[in-house]
Amino acid sequence: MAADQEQEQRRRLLDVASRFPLPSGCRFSYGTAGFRADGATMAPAVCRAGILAALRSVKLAGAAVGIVITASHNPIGDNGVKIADPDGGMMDQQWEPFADALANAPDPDALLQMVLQFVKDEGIPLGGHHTAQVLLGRDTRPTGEYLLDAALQGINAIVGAHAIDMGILTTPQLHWMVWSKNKGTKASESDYFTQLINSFRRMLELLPKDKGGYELAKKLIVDGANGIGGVKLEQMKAELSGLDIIVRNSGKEGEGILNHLCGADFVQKERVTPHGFGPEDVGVRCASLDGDADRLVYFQMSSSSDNKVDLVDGDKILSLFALFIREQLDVINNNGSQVDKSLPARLGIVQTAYANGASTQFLKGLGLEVVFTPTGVKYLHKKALEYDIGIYFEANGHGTVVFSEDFISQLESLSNDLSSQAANCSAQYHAAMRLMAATQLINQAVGDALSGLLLVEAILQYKRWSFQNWCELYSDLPSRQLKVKVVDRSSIVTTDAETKVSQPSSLQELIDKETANYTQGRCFVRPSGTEDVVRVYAEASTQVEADSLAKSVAHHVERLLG
Ligand SMILES: CC(=O)N[C@H]1[C@@H](OP(=O)(O)O)O[C@H](CO)[C@@H](O)[C@@H]1O
Ligand SMILES: [Mg+2]
Repeated sequence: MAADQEQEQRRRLLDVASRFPLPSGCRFSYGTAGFRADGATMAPAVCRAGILAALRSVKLAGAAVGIVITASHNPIGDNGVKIADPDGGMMDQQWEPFADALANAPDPDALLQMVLQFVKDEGIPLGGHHTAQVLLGRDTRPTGEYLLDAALQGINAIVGAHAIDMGILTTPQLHWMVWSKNKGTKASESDYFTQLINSFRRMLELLPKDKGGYELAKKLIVDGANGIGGVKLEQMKAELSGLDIIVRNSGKEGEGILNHLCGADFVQKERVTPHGFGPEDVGVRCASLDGDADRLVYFQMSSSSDNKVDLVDGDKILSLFALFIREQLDVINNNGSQVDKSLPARLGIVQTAYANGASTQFLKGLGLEVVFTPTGVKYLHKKALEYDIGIYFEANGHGTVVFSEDFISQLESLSNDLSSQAANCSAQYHAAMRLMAATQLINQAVGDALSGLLLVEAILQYKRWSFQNWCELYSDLPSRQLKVKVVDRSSIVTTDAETKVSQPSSLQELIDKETANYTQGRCFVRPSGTEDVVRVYAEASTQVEADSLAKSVAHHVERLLG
């Protein structure tokens, strides 16, 4: 870097750091999904995330990097920031220690030295020909605009960096935009809508015509968590043929508070209807998004006498996707085809320890390969990329299906071969086209409630399944999740994809001892990466037993660490 440019770079960093001093006693940690805290305290961390995102883009030869300002399903007063890598996925974990250090740099000088050292260690060509590009998106939280400004100031502190504010978006929209931009394909919000609407229409055009039987009701009520997902769905729904979508908790003025008594996290954890639903909705298929629309669950009220729901969580959405994809592959590969071509595909299912044990058993029973990672999409997505087709979901409803480039090009070539022959009305051709449409419909960058919802709807129509058919795929084992406040949650260290505690070792012995008392008992504890709590998860053959197992283990955690 030329001397005058270097001077300018130093000046800008010192300047921005002094504008956003770190309040004393504040400590940020990148966690499961970026930095999260009370929105009013987040500006220093968001500004520094801006610096980091710009550096990441320079390092990667000017490829677009993303910043999302959101705290997802957390209360409206919270906010957060996370960085998307050029492939649209979460930021490479190797940069997380630097993200932590930068966010906690105590003063401007320390921050400057830290950046200069990191730039040197990583060989980041500051001031070279690469400029940085950072796309920004935020959700509907009141602190969003203020934090956007902090992020912009951080980005602009890197010489040559260029920030593009994409506006108020769902988290997956921003990830999709980053992914598309770096692929050189159209990346605006209207391109996103067009891709979803067109691929959903294609899925419906490919429905088998002669199946008869159950016809899925068009009516679908969607709980938008009073967040951004409902707003976007309202924009898109008129163009979704074959569906009559009603959005509740839509985020409109006066309808309710973001994530308060509504949204996917609430419905999945409480198993009751969200705010705004009542006895008139009994028997209607309903879906629930979280505040930034990267989680999706389905539910239905079966009785008007209480507000309990039958829940279809991420595990069952995953199972539906797996069944559909496997079916298409089977048709393509085993169908005594007219074209002597097959489509070899390694299909992998990725879950976390929170997946209901009944779902894992169901998937394994289908002969599918099921693997586990620690909690957090950053782990699941990465693992899913190891397969030709990787399907991953967290039980809470965050997940997607990723197709390898190699698989997509083989699928394209197979479809071309089949379409140019008399085979183009064959079952094999239709299965290939359905898979092709699915690769377009389901977000390849990250879990996306809107694209996931459309794929679910298309598959239910394809299979001629009611909500009840889907729900009854298998019965969830009763489970219970508890949170325990302890002095220092980081004193718990886990292993084996978080299913075992390695420290303190006495805790694992106690968990094993308790679990042995229950039929089909399973229990694990781990420190949350987004909240200052230890989470306890327990499963057993009855709800009373699951509750009791969770409670006794929570008690041990409190006693040992409280
Ligand atoms: C049990 C649970 O639901 N944990 C959630 C939660 O992480 P924790 O590290 O458990 O706080 O938030 C993450 C980000 O949204 C999500 O990926 C994860 O699944
Ligand atoms: Mg979310």
